[in-house]
Amino acid sequence: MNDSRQISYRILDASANRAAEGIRTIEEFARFGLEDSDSAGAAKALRHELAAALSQLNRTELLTARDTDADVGTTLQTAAEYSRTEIADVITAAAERVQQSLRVLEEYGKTIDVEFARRIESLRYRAYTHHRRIELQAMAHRRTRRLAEAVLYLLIDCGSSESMFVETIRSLSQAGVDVFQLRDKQASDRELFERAKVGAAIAKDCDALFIVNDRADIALSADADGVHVGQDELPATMARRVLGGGRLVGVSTHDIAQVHQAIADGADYIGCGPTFPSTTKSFDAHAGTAFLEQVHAETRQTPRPAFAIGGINPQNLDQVTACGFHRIAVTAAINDADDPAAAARALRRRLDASAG
Ligand SMILES: Cc1ncc(COP(=O)(O)OP(=O)(O)O)c(N)n1
Ligand SMILES: Cc1ncsc1CCOP(=O)(O)O
Ligand SMILES: [Mg+2]
Repeated sequence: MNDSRQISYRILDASANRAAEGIRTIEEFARFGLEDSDSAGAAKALRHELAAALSQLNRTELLTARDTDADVGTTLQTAAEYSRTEIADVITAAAERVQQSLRVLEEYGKTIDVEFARRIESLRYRAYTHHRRIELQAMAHRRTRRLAEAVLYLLIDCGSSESMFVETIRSLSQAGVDVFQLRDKQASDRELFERAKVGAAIAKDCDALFIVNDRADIALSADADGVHVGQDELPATMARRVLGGGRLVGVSTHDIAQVHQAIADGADYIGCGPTFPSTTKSFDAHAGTAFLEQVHAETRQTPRPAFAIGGINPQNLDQVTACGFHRIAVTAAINDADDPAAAARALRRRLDASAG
């Protein structure tokens, strides 16, 4: 049986390694993923200060206490450890690991050297602040990356039940839908909120984006990826203020002045239309394909993902792609199809081919 000092040293050695590895994991993302020198510098400073604090401990005792072969914990793994497919999840797991390890260093450090424990405590508080920032950056990074590659955007309502709603998102994301927008003008706030909460979680799980139509408050409270606002709703700048940084704001545009304004207001993407008459929403006038051509020509200096919307279907899709638009937002073309998944797959295949 090990004596208690040796047990403390063994725990301190394992926790020090775990904390340093976690900090390094975060540092590499800040450096190579975000290319954010402030965040990378903060991680590096944490790592160096951890090393400085550890130098207060007796290194020989630390190494002597180490017995990795006999560590029963090395064979214990959770399913979650191998199911992380998203960088944001890697960062969250690393941040949790660092914080826990620092807490362990602090607690067992008290049995060896109180001054060491105090240094670790202050490091732990700094880590909380740094990790908050980097986790938010990692979430924002996922959203912008996913938006940049998105070509097929689908507007959905609340559906007849939560399980149908979930199944719709799962099957259609597999069929190639990149972005889901919850647009249901009949639903109560409570129903919108409940669906948005579930939809945002499922979409994240499926590596899709989930946007709420019109309502920045519901998007934020449901942890959705963003909000889509029209010309009659909150201005994009105010929607951004409600949502805070890191979430997406999309803006509907019907003429080129609105496009320039949306970009100036910091919209992450724009919807352009209505392109054709729609069975989902009726309009007195249509911006048509001439508008799409104009947007394509006039936003080359300030590119933003731009989704053509309004009455787009397999019969008129070529007219849209001929304008240089390879991203579309639809409702009826998928939701009203006999086989929505097949319809989504077919649209997706053609969009990918046209973006070539
Ligand atoms: C992607 C996308 N583009 C445009 C719209 C239309 O928004 P809006 O003009 O606010 O009309 P409603 O959807 O609120 O009726 C959209 N929803 N999505
Ligand atoms: C909400 C909205 N805004 C402009 S067109 C439109 C409806 C899009 O649906 P559909 O693809 O069925 O025309
Ligand atoms: Mg609207």
